[in-house]
Amino acid sequence: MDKVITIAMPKGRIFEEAVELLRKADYRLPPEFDESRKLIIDAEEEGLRFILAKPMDVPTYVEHGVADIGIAGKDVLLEEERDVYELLDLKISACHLAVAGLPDTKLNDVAPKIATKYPNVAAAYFREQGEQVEIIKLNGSIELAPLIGLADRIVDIVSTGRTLKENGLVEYETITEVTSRLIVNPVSYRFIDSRINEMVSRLTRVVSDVK
Ligand SMILES: Nc1ncnc2c1ncn2[C@@H]1O[C@H](COP(=O)(O)OP(=O)(O)OP(=O)(O)O)[C@@H](O)[C@H]1O
Ligand SMILES: O=P(O)(O)OC[C@H]1O[C@H](OP(=O)(O)OP(=O)(O)O)[C@H](O)[C@@H]1O
Repeated sequence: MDKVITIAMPKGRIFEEAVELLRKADYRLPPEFDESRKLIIDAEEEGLRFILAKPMDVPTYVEHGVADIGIAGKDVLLEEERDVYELLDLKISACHLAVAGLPDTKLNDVAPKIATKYPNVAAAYFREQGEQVEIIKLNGSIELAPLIGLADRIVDIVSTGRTLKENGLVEYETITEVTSRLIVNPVSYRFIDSRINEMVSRLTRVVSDVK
């Protein structure tokens, strides 16, 4: 019997699209995927074990080797900079990372404040722009920050643009496009490369069909 491959799956937004993609690639996933609060789900006939993690934590599980494979947004990979290989763009959960703020406002000359869930991405971006900023880490409802005077700009995910619009904010710059990626632990890749490569090729075949 082959070793069971462990896959870290993000809960939340990405989950449903990732499950759909795996099923399209003919992986038979048990009914627990559709209605369950279990955090570990075995797909025994496939020799796969899924662990359901917070999206931001997926690269951590993969780097530490407790998951061989993971599915993570490019935003998370850029923020976390974990030691993992990125094997495939799954082209799901598309959105982008952007700088936004109140309309018609200029950045202060002296250390403008940037609120974000992505402190490393934001710091790197403003460093590249040659701007000295103060980063304020928040964990959600980032759009609040400029509205209540906590920050001059935010760095956050934009998908439909509805949250910005309904809160009277505008996008100033796009930092990068974001989709979900298949990532792998480097040691796992060395030892079980054929099964991982088979998964990559099965997923590659269905990626372009899925919107
Ligand atoms: N509109 C969106 N808002 C946030 N993330 C999105 C959006 N569209 C796609 N994504 C992708 O989904 C991932 C986040 O999923 P989700 O919102 O479920 O997690 P989270 O915000 O980190 O979790 P939580 O809100 O529980 O802390 C992001 O890392 C990104 O790659
Ligand atoms: O462009 P839109 O389609 O409106 O999507 C973008 C919004 O969705 C995400 O928030 P989320 O719902 O995850 O809430 P939180 O991060 O504030 O917890 C993101 O942080 C934006 O606020």
